[in-house]
Amino acid sequence: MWLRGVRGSLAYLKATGRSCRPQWLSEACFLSDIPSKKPKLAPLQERKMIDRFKLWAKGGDGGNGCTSFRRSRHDHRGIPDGGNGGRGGDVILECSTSVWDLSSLQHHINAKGGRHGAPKNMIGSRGDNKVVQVPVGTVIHLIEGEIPCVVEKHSSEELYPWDVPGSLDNHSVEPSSQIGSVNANNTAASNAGTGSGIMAPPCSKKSEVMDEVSCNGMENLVSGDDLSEIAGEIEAEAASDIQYSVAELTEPGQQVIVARGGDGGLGNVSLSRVPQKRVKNANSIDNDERARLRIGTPGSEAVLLLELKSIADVGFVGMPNAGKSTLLGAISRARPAISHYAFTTLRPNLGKLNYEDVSITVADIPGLIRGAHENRGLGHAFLRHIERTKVLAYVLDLAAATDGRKGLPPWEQLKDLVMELEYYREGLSNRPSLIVGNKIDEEGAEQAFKELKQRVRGEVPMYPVCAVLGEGVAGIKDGLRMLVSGREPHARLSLDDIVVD
Ligand SMILES: Nc1nc2c(ncn2[C@@H]2O[C@H](COP(=O)(O)OP(=O)(O)OP(=O)(O)O)[C@@H](O)[C@H]2O)c(=O)[nH]1
Repeated sequence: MWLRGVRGSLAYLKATGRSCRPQWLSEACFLSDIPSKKPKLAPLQERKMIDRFKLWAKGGDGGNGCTSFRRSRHDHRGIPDGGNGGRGGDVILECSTSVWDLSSLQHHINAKGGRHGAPKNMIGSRGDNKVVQVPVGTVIHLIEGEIPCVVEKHSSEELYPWDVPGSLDNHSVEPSSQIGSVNANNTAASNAGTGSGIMAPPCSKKSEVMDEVSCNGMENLVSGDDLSEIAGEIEAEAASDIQYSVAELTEPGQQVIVARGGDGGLGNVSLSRVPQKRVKNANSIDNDERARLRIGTPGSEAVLLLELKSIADVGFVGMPNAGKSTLLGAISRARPAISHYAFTTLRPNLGKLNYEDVSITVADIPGLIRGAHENRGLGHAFLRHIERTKVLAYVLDLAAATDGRKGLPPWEQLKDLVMELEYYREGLSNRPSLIVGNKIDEEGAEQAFKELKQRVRGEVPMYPVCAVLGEGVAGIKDGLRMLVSGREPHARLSLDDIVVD
């Protein structure tokens, strides 16, 4: 009744356009110096991309089984009717296009525990899974804990609807027949021994891990040979902690369980039905054993390092101060930090180019210098972001060596950039490319651009631009679109095409 009254008043206020805020409160807010509440997150363009993240995940604990007896006037001893505890929820990482970096994650993620069993053979409900969305291109490295496994969307097994979670029979006969569509190969081994979900010691060899995960249907696995390579990409201190590189999420919707929920404990109904093959004589289970089986097992824990290899359509590659961020701002609505000193960009910035029918993502990769592949400058941490780009745009500073400046002429910048990419990974520069000659407004830049055209052979398109004033950027937008669409054959840049003194 009261609620109906409040609802009615709110509807009236809404209809008449009046505010339900008291007058004094509105005035106080108006007069106050305190700024009105800001949105929690800054707009996308103002945020720095978080591309590496340490995560502690814990599955929910299993609920305890219940000990209860249904007694009647004629049966004083009673019949056991205590239900099993529910399974704890899993922590699941889901690949999604709705997040673009790892900044929205929390370091500690816990799934819900299962509910305890209850009398009248009532099974405790399963703890809720915690599903965390990660961007496309996330690589999962295991630092500590159990090996993650993939979630299969379609179970190959016919599930028997009356299978009781946590009962000994289920585990001993068919571990994957637990309620839910999660393939439980990882826990199969662990459950088989005790039937109560006590985890087996984790595998100790890389190959063992990869085999086990591939059994689970993971398609985009990082192959054993790649492991050391990938570990080498990660900064030294983090790499030393990494046990395994487990998986790479590249398809939206892919899910990986990183921490499993514990199994529910057994109620006394299930305990009274312990099969003979497990325990020679059911009556021989002593009280300690009973108590142990009754208690739900704790959820597994894992410490992971998530690493993002961004998937952008276009990567801007250039020396520090070449004007990459300025150009990104000129062609898209991104507003990256711009300054006249080198290494203003410390993490890749992403921008979106919107066309009538499509949109293209552009990543501004922090400045590369000679020796970047050996970790000079900002190091090779950002070179991995280039791996997934379809198209490369080399941004060159046409004025770096003009007017007495001590920088490298544009053709040398270009050669260095291509060489750094190739040193990092052979073939990395072998993709459709274009060249942007920036700062054409500067003294001597036009002459430098003419010479650049003579020194770079082949068909790679070149655009002279002034990114600060936005001159010539329309041509780049068209050029990028053509290259990304891949409709026409595109020239690629090779080291032999660049002539330097
Ligand atoms: N004259 C002139 N200056 C430019 C132009 N584009 C960029 N600049 C200047 O060049 C400097 C560097 O620009 P940024 O966009 O920060 O360069 P960056 O390549 O992103 O640099 P890092 O962050 O070090 O990688 C800034 O002072 C810009 O104002 C241009 O077309 N003409």
